[in-house]
Amino acid sequence: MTTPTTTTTTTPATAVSTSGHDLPDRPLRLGTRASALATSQSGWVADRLRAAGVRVELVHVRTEGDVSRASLRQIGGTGVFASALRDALRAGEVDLAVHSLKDLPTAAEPGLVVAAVPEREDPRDALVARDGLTLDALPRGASVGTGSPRRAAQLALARPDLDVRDIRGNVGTRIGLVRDGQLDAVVLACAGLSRLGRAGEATDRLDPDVMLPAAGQGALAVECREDDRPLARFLRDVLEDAPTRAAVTAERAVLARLEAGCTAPVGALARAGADGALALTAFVALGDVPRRHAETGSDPVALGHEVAEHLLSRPDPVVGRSDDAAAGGSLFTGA
Ligand SMILES: NCc1[nH]cc(CCC(=O)O)c1CC(=O)O
Repeated sequence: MTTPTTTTTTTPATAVSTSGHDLPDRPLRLGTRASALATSQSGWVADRLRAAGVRVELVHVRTEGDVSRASLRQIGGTGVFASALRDALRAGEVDLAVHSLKDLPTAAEPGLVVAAVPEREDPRDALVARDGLTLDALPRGASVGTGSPRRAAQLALARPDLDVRDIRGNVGTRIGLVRDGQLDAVVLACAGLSRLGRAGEATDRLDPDVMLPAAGQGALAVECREDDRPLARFLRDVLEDAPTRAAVTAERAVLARLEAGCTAPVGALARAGADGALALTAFVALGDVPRRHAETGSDPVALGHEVAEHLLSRPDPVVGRSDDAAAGGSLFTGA
């Protein structure tokens, strides 16, 4: 007769109690894409969780967005980055996943919950240009790379003279196009640059009056299974930042409402105002007509829907930079 050897491990019978959270006594498995950006933000979350007293191991998950060179639209939009991670979560292969919030579809994912939205990085877009140039200082006709219709539409308004080129690739690849002289500049998220330790390469940080970021840009979403209540509570208690959650909820509500009817480029940015109210500004280019609208409110979802409805029904047209506007007027009638 043999005694099962598996019972001889010294695992304590009780679960780890980390400041009152009953988590299983094994490392948390954090699913991440293998890209430099994904591992950087997953590593940041893992470090925060470790500082709170738990063990965490990173599990690399390959997504179609990493493998395919086809355009994002061809392979199913931004959700391609999230779907493989979500499959791994649902299958129980990992316990939590970290996403760039702006890459998450707005639809709720059955069985999963965004347990925490940590404090946001700089939400703005950045220009990485040759010779330290800012957007205003780029010479007439300069070539600027972006694969984002949102960035392209707003660049065309701010600087109609620019030659906007459609580009693909990760942050390093895109900056490389400037370094090797193929482009004068590229537009990238400030947050991505700083997560890669490359914030110093930004030559301009674009004012949201000129370039509204994508909904959720600069923020992370930490997701787990909805029925994993102790973990969801732990993630919220350790990582959640309420002001960021409110802001990105409002921004994503705009996106959700506008997406219902179109695939137009959308920008949205909410910030806490003086009295705790949210100030939300959104941009959409419907057909060839760019529109922008700002409102304040206290309920993030209601505010987002209100701004979206306004854009759809009573748009404030955006005035592009004509020669008069360039002489000092606001770029936008509504802002
Ligand atoms: N589209 C890819 C992507 N997803 C998240 C970021 C940057 C980090 C963030 O916005 O949170 C980037 C790169 C970029 O847009 O420059």
